[in-house]
Amino acid sequence: MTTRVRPSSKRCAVIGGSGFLGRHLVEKLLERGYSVAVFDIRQSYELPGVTFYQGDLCDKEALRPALKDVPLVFHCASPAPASDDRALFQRVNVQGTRTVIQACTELGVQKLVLTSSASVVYEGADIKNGTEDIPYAAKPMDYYTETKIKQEKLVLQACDKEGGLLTVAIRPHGIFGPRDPQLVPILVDTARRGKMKFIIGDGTNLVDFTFVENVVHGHILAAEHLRPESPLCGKPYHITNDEPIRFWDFMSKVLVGLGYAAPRYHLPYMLVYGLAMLLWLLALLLRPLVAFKPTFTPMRVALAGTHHYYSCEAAKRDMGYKPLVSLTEGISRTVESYPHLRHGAP
Ligand SMILES: NC(=O)C1=CN([C@@H]2O[C@H](COP(=O)(O)OP(=O)(O)OC[C@H]3O[C@@H](n4cnc5c(N)ncnc54)[C@H](O)[C@@H]3O)[C@@H](O)[C@H]2O)C=CC1
Ligand SMILES: CC(C)CCC[C@@H](C)[C@H]1CC[C@H]2C3=C(CC[C@]12C)[C@@]1(C)CCC(=O)C[C@@H]1CC3
Repeated sequence: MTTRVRPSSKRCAVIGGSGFLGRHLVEKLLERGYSVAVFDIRQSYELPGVTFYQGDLCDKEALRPALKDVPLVFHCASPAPASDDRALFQRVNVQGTRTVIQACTELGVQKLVLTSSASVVYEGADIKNGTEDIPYAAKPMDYYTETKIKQEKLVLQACDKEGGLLTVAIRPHGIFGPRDPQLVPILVDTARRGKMKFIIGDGTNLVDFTFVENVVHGHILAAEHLRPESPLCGKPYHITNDEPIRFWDFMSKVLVGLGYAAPRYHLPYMLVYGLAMLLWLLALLLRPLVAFKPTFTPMRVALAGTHHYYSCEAAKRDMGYKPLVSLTEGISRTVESYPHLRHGAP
């Protein structure tokens, strides 16, 4: 006779735990007394209390040992948006997420918390204080977003309140903080190449940037409030800093904090967007011959020139969420954490 070990409620697994958000989540879970299994395609650090399982989440057999006897799973793995690789996004975010759900169900995992993205409803038009009932983007702006939509639907539809797997999706927006591999590094690289002199549009568009520790806080609250009778089951929740800021003020604060000049000259939004579309098409056509990745993609230009900020009232109401770190504090901690990206650093 086989007896199933009752998983300890302070055990959990983080798929994608070697990444930027994943590692911050792991560190906070350890602080809160959890023991953590990390499953990732790469191992980027070692920590007491963490067991690493290296593998591809599309491989169920590789996933099984990491999810065995674990009641709670966080899934925050994804290929980087900048890869713009449609086949990879489809394989990892869609097929891989199906595999994660199957593995969770087969192994008797009780809760699955997905890191989705607020961009699942964004298609280039202004979003002001958007709530979770905005429909998914009918025309997602890139392959990353297209597959994040499919991924979120899969996870939310898998929610089974009748004794099965419970699921919830967290939709963060513009995550920043120490060790972020994309926002600050791309910004600094663009500034070092002399391309951060211009403000796209009139510069008044408000957006959400969310400090990573607030995103982590939202994930842990969601996990702890997810119960069969709670409103969280099968629902998405925005997690933001609740302090929309002008896109170009945020960029300027980070740039100036690191010793670079703030952008000053304005360019018409539609002109830059049109150029970005042309460049994107050119890159697509030339892909078999030369691989070049434009910095100003249509998605980035749209994000830089439109309003996109979201309400986190639902998370406040249903899980008692409130940002722990203000935008000012978050920016200063982020800037201090990048001495090697400062202007003039070797
Ligand atoms: N960074 C941001 O501004 C936002 C991120 N998100 C979501 O947050 C999550 C975490 O993003 P970040 O930490 O920024 O990215 P990241 O690139 O730092 O971390 C992703 C992790 O997933 C792992 N991974 C990728 N493919 C895998 C595979 N096939 N099998 C196993 N592991 C794999 C990577 O090795 C990496 O460690 C992602 O789901 C992303 O879509 C959502 C909104 C905004
Ligand atoms: C070149 C400049 C116009 C912009 C430089 C900064 C950008 C790299 C970032 C500004 C907003 C960021 C953002 C994301 C990635 C990095 C930025 C484009 C996401 C697309 C990451 C994944 C998501 O789920 C949504 C994010 C929205 C904001």
